[in-house]
Amino acid sequence: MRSAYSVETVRAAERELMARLPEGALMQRAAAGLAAACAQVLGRRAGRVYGSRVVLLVGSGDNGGDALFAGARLARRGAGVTAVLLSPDRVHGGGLAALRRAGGRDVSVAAGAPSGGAGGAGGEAARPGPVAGPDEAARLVRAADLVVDGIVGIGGRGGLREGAAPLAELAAASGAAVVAVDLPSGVEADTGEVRGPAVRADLTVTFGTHKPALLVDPARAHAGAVRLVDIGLDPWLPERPELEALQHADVARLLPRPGAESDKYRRGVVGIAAGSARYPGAAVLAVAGALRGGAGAVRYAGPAGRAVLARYPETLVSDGGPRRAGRVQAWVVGPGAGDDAETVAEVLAVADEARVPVLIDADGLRLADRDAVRSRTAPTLLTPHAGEAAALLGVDRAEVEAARLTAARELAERYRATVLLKGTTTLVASPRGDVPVRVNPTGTPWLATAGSGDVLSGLAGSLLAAGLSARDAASVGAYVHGLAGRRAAAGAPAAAHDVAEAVPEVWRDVTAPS
Ligand SMILES: NC(=O)C1=CN([C@@H]2O[C@H](COP(=O)(O)OP(=O)(O)OC[C@H]3O[C@@H](n4cnc5c(N)ncnc54)[C@H](OP(=O)(O)O)[C@@H]3O)[C@@H](O)[C@H]2O)[C@@H](O)CC1
Ligand SMILES: Nc1ncnc2c1ncn2[C@@H]1O[C@H](COP(=O)(O)OP(=O)(O)O)[C@@H](O)[C@H]1O
Ligand SMILES: [K+]
Repeated sequence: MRSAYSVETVRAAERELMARLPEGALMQRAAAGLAAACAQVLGRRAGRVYGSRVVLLVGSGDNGGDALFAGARLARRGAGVTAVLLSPDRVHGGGLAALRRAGGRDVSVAAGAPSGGAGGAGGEAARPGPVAGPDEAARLVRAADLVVDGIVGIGGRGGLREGAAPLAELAAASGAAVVAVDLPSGVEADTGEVRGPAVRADLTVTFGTHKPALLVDPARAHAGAVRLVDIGLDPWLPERPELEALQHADVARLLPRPGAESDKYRRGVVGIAAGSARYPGAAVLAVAGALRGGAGAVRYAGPAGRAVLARYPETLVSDGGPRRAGRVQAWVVGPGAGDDAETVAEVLAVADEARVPVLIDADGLRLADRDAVRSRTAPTLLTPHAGEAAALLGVDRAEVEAARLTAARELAERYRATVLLKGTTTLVASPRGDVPVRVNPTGTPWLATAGSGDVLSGLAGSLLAAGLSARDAASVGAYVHGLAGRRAAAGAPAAAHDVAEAVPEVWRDVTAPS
């Protein structure tokens, strides 16, 4: 399991750890890891560290201190290191002194000359270096092999400020590699929101633990690859993180496996109420997902029975609607439902009577009565994409995409349901506020193809029927679906039915002993 902790939790853990270490030791651990990562990047880009050109963008806090100490290490290995001080009067004094001792230089980009000695944090005071105008700073960035973003880390609030934003843009546009220290500056660490200009990094070197912004878009897209440097924080972090991402081993443990005693009913039966005369394909695709999700049988109740049977003769098709479909352990309703509110209401009623979980997707999200959903006693799983989530919340789609974590949590609370919010970062929020939100690490934009969501609802519904909790069914379903999307596409467009067909191979991979 990969975890991400909020800034408040990270700070509390750091306080505990720092109290047990000599002053500055933690920053040295961070800087050592950062310098090693930068040296690797330089090795790949410039062929070597010696003689390469490194520019440090240095803000007023400890994030800038990390960059300066790492810069000092690179300078000792022969790199030409220049620190561009964005707040020269509050720069980390110890870090600046270390850089200078190692032969690095520094320039200050203040509108006016710096006032007094540079000696913000870090004890040692140092006289400020020469002042560089914006043009000189831009020239340095353009000529760099590597730009290190030490503008701001977990202490950041809001987007980049004046002065830093143009340099970050130049860095992104230049041929230089950009390495962000702890977080790409300008993103909101706890939410993954990006409300103003922010650094775009090729690599983010983060310390102690992941922060939510490194796992959730749009911030995640600014981070590039992420490397975690161990600074000894783990013993001081609480058991419950803010976010967690399942890994292969977690999914392997959760995937259902038939035992010697199993029969098709004991493995769980999933009911699919999907499709309409206009959208029969949604029914076929949801069934395609369901057949590969571990349930022992798939019942289909709806108007697309003929199309379903033509493709999947193993489906138990009923013409009499959900009430007459026979017993199931979970229902999926909504894909391709059009305006059939009656079927959605019937599934909710039948599932309430039988006390079985319901997954509501697509049109079903619009058609389901909110109070009927809120008052359910068995689990409910809602699987909206950003547009559907926006409609349920009464906000613009762009707002959901900008604040995915907030939207998923809010929906889970309003509907008292588990919510799987699909898209660039798929999130699973639980109606219980006391468990971490799950984030799916396997997604791929190749999945953005018509009908792939229908496959996911069938797959996750099948996992529900096989006995997984709504939270596990959603996160395991998204994980397997993401990998199936990757496998089906393998660099070329794939259709939704290809994604369903790739599920068994992915399942075998995930459960194969390593
Ligand atoms: N603690 C530890 O044990 C360890 C911490 N470590 C490192 O320390 C980092 C945290 O350091 P930190 O607390 O000094 O905060 P930091 O992120 O440098 O920013 C605060 C400064 O930025 C400013 N500022 C705010 N917003 C801004 C913006 N949008 N644009 C520009 N400036 C902005 C703000 O100024 P103000 O708002 O007061 O004007 C304030 O002066 C952490 O991410 C990690 O890298 C590692 O060494 C490992 C050990
Ligand atoms: N940019 C993206 N990156 C990763 N996954 C994506 C992206 N866009 C869409 N997806 C995934 O593709 C699937 C599309 O589902 P959905 O929007 O419901 O499509 P449909 O209704 O056509 O079936 C979801 O699993 C979603 O998470
Ligand atoms: K940073």
